[in-house]
Amino acid sequence: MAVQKASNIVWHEGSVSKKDRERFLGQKGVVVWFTGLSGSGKSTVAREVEARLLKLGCLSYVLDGDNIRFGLNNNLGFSPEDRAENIRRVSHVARLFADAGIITLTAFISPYRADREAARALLGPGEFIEIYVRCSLEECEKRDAKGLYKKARAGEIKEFTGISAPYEEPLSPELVLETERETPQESAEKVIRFLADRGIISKGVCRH
Ligand SMILES: Nc1ncnc2c1ncn2[C@@H]1O[C@H](COP(=O)(O)OS(=O)(=O)O)[C@@H](OP(=O)(O)O)[C@H]1O
Ligand SMILES: Nc1ncnc2c1ncn2[C@@H]1O[C@H](COP(=O)(O)OP(=O)(O)O)[C@@H](O)[C@H]1O
Repeated sequence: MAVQKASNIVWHEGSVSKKDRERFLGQKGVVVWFTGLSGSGKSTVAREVEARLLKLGCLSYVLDGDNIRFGLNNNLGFSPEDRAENIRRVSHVARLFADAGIITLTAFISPYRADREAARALLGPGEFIEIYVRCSLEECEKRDAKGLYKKARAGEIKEFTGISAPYEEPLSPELVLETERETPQESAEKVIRFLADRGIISKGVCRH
């Protein structure tokens, strides 16, 4: 866990608040945190939700594991410590996006409960929505879109989630998607309905 290294730093508040930005956009700034095994469908569903939100006039943005690891987190691997740091950085980025009023969709395996709970603790009540993208290891392995499970079984990838590294299931997620039984469209619809029911998108339609 990174500690505060800099001293003599002062937090500044602007005159425009998160509430002002939310009013401007006609939506709430939240973090929608998708978690699940590799290949469970996190990215697919997050992208589908993003596209649907755009059609409804809502601003959202997807932070995706693979993509973030090319840039901001390109110095991190897959040890428990590196995954914790990956999730710590991403959760702070997600909080900034949510503070900007954006519906922030994150798609990271985030296999450790403690890391996800630390991410939740950064947000206010109702602002962190944990979505368990549930899919059995067998099915993920069958999909193996990137061929990673095959490599992990062959011992070519160490510390692979579900094979040689743990995945701790969420204990009380806000929503569970069953991607073995649902289509990506059905899963995305469940997420949109949840956001509408919670008033995050007002009556399903945003300002723009
Ligand atoms: N060892 C190991 N374990 C798990 N996943 C691996 C590994 N090595 C590479 N990959 C690829 O990296 C993607 C997961 O990155 P994340 O940042 O989401 O992982 S984590 O949250 O820090 O655990 C994951 O992407 P998704 O399939 O989209 O989940 C894989 O493509
Ligand atoms: N209901 C579903 N939801 C999401 N993905 C699904 C579903 N059914 C099948 N798939 C397929 O499973 C794969 C999931 O890959 P991806 O979204 O990259 O997963 P992850 O981001 O969790 O690694 C895709 O090839 C997708 O087409």
